[in-house]
Amino acid sequence: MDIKTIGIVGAGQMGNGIAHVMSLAGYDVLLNDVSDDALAAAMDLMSKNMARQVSRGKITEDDKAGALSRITTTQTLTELGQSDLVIEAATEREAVKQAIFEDLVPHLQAHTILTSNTSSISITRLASRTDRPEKFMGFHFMNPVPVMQLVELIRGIATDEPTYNACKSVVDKLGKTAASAEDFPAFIVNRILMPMINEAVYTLYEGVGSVQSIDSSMKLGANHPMGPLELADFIGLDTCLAIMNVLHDGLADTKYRPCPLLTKYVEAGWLGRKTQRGFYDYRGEAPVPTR
Ligand SMILES: CC(=O)CC(=O)SCCNC(=O)CCNC(=O)[C@H](O)C(C)(C)COP(=O)(O)OP(=O)(O)OC[C@H]1O[C@@H](n2cnc3c(N)ncnc32)[C@H](O)[C@@H]1OP(=O)(O)O
Ligand SMILES: NC(=O)C1=CN([C@@H]2O[C@H](COP(=O)(O)OP(=O)(O)OC[C@H]3O[C@@H](n4cnc5c(N)ncnc54)[C@H](OP(=O)(O)O)[C@@H]3O)[C@@H](O)[C@H]2O)C=CC1
Repeated sequence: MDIKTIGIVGAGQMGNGIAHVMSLAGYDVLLNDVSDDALAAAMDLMSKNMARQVSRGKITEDDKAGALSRITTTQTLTELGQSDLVIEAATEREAVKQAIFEDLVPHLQAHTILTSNTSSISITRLASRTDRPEKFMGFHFMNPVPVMQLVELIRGIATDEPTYNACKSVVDKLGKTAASAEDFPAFIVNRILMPMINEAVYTLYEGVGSVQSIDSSMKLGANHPMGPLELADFIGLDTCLAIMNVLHDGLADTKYRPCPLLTKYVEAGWLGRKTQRGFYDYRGEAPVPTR
């Protein structure tokens, strides 16, 4: 199937990264969000991130101008009905995602493939509420999208081969690498990564180490590019908690229980970088640990 236009729902950190790489690869992009501010901020951030790529010789000024001109923003979800492929990248809450698909489905073309960038939620369950479970799958990018090489592709129980192959060819065109994961809670990357992050929060909660000593230990002792608490702030603590809850509920094993301290940070609205405060406070010149 020839995919030309890609609709993206949600212009947060993932939606903006996905729009960035898709437009640079030559796709026309329709970017939707409920908030006009989020759409404006996403365009601004893409322009800045592409300018940095120009300054480092990764892309040309023409590539940047062409890519930005291929992106149309809209607050009207139904305009995404013209897309050949839709990637939903809204907040990690099942009710939010279900409502988006419910509103969008009546406006789609018969051939449109629907996907979700969900970090953890059942693809089969999301697909079952649409009119096209065979044309539905998980299309899971990693953060930051322009930098990370992997895309997890997750088939729901009903996903057909043409749908999988069409999504795989988009990943190939982006120059990224696809990994196929079965549809079980949090798939591969987050099944492994998120319990590690949650354990780092328990390590903090139990006083085994401070924010700084935990992050330094994993950076210098295990060669991770970011410490687990710094990475949690980067992902978003609301997203981390949502993934742990999906693992806990879906696998019914106490080893996945979210750390109460992670819950408390989310209750405080301290969601990490996106709200300027999480395990670190980002409001000053340099990040300052909050514990
Ligand atoms: C939660 C989920 O569902 C799944 C997930 O995504 S889990 C999260 C997965 N991601 C990770 O684990 C990220 C771990 N961190 C890293 O790999 C690195 O710290 C990092 C790549 C983010 C930054 O690396 P760094 O060496 O410290 O920074 P820096 O040298 O400034 O940047 C490296 C490159 O990334 C780019 N970059 C950094 N942050 C970026 C961002 N937010 N957006 C776009 N580009 C970015 C830089 O421009 C630079 O690009 P070039 O190589 O083209 O010059
Ligand atoms: N953060 C990460 O590292 C990764 C996240 N993901 C997944 O990607 C998805 C998005 O995450 P992320 O970008 O981090 O989250 P963000 O919070 O940065 O962005 C989510 C965006 O979706 C918007 N939104 C909420 N409801 C709707 C709606 N009904 N219609 C359109 N837009 C809506 C939000 O608007 P508002 O703020 O106004 O509510 C916000 O702008 C989640 O499913 C997450 O699990 C996947 C890989 C990595």
